[in-house]
Formats: sequence, C-alpha cells, structure tokens
Amino acid sequence: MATVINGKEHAQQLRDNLAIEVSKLKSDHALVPGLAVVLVGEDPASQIYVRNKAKQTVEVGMKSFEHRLDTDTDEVTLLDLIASLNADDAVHGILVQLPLPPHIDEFKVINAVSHDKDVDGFHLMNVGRLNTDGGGVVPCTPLGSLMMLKSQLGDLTGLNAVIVGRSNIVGKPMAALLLKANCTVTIAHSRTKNLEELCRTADILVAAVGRPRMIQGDWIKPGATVIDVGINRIEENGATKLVGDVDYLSASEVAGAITPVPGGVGPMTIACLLHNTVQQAKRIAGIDLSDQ
Ligand SMILES: Nc1nc2c(c(=O)[nH]1)N[C@@H](CN(C=O)c1ccc(C(=O)N[C@@H](CCC(=O)O)C(=O)O)cc1)CN2
Repeated sequence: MATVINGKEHAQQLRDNLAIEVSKLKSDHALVPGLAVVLVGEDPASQIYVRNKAKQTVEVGMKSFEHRLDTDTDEVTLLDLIASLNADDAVHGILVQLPLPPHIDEFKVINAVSHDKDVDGFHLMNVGRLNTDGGGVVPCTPLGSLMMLKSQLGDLTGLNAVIVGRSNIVGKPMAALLLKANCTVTIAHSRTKNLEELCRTADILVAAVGRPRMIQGDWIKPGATVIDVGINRIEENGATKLVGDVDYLSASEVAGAITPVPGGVGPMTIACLLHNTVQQAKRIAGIDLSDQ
C-alpha cells in the first residue's frame, strides 16, 4: 500500500514555522503582515475557504482583512476596492477568491492587484517571473504540491512528471515548478491521446482535471508518487462526499505515495497562502528574504 502524504501535517508544520517568523518580524522589525481576502458572492465552498484563510491568518499572528461583496457587485466597485487595498500600508497581501461571478472579468481583476501584493501568483508579472527567473510569487496549490513532493522524494532531478490538467492556477505553474526542479515534464489534458499510457510513464503524477476519480489504479506506474489536486463533491449512498481526481482505493494499491482528498493538497494551499503573504510583507518592507 502507498504511503499517505499527509497534507494536514505538512500544513501544520509550515504554519508553526510561519508563526515563529511572524513573531520575529514583529519584535525585530515592528512588522505585522496583513492579508486582505475579497469574496464576491455566496458560493458555499468559497465561503468555507475564505473563512479558513482568515482564521489561519490570525492564528499565525498576522492581520486579516475580510471583504465580502454581494453577488451582483459591479466590476468598477470591485476594482475600486482593490485600488484602496493596493494603497493600504497595513495590507501586504491581497487575494480575490475565485471563481468570480460571470459578469466580472477575472483577468482584469487579477491584474488590478499590485504584483507586489499578489499572494496568489496569478498576476502577469508573477506568471512571467515564474517562467523566466523564477523569482516571483508562486501559486499556492502548485507550491504546496512541490513542497510535499520534495519532502517525500528529495531531489526530483531526472524524474518523469506528468500533469493532467492545463489550468492557469494549477497545471501550468506546476509544470514550471517541476521543470525548475529538473524533472522531464509533460502536460496532458482532455484532448491528449493515449492518456492512460502516458500516465503510466510518470514517476510523478499530478491530477488536476476536476473529474471525480478519473485516474484509476491501472493508469499508475508501480511506486509512482501521486499528487491529487482534485476537490470534487459527489453524491454517494445518499450522502455528499469529497473525492479527488484519482480513484484513491485502486491508486493506493499501486502508487508508492499518494495525497488523500480531503487532507492532502487543500490544507497546503492555505498554508502556502500565508507563506506568500509573509514573503510579500518582507519584500515590501525591504527585509532580506533569507534574513529570518
Ligand atoms: N484566489 C484563489 N482562488 C481559488 C484558489 C486559490 O488558490 N486562489 N484555489 C481554489 C480553492 N482553494 C483556495 O482558495 C482551496 C480549496 C480547498 C482547500 C481545502 O483545504 N480543502 C480541504 C477540504 C475542504 C472542504 O471541505 O471543502 C481538503 O482538501 O482537505 C483549501 C483551499 C479555488 N479558488
């Protein structure tokens, strides 16, 4: 049976370290990192994520600013709020929870956040940096996935990585990170031919397609490390259940290590958001990033 990569434990460890770092920033630099989270609408899952983000921000000693706007909020109002957060010295990180209602232009909103306060790594400047000098802010889900992979496998050099899914939030930045870690990287998607065969070549398989239990155990190379990014709510035996993009039962009989859903990548996404906020606060304050 595969080793279970426990995202909750990894996230707790990261938050414990961040709490120490935040405490030092306060005592040595009088700096309290602040994170503003903006939620437009009432998507139930987004409400849970935003609540957890705010709670954990406070738990590590940072300031949390929550902005909840009605579903029918117009784009100009949202852009005005972002402009005021960009100008607010107490705010070092700004996150606009996705998805946004369809009448709002996501691209415009993401790029209205100052790239210095972007903690999602979605701003064009940070996307560009990840794909060139690697110096910008890295999107939280891929960053958390990479941290768990390195902790599980050590050096990733030369490993064959297959990412199923080509989203801007996960698939593409994950590919950039694995490439930087010296993996040989393939991005697969809904139009990929011989997907099962391709998956069987992977030493590292990252599933980020948003299709419940799509990847079966016999698609996995024996001993491979599987990162399941999917978070799908399904109805089963009259109850709502959370499952990944990987069929966990069959996959865990073949894989060497696997992240569960829930309790895998999800908790690390939020912990990495806190990490990115601390990084941005230090950058804005001109504190050497290797200093703490
Ligand atoms: N601005 C952003 N929007 C969204 C992002 C993002 O990184 N930035 N990612 C996702 C949602 N997301 C974070 O916002 C997120 C998803 C899941 C979890 C999580 O902890 N999941 C738990 C299960 C929780 C549940 O019951 O639903 C788990 O997997 O154990 C955290 C964050 C889309 N939007």
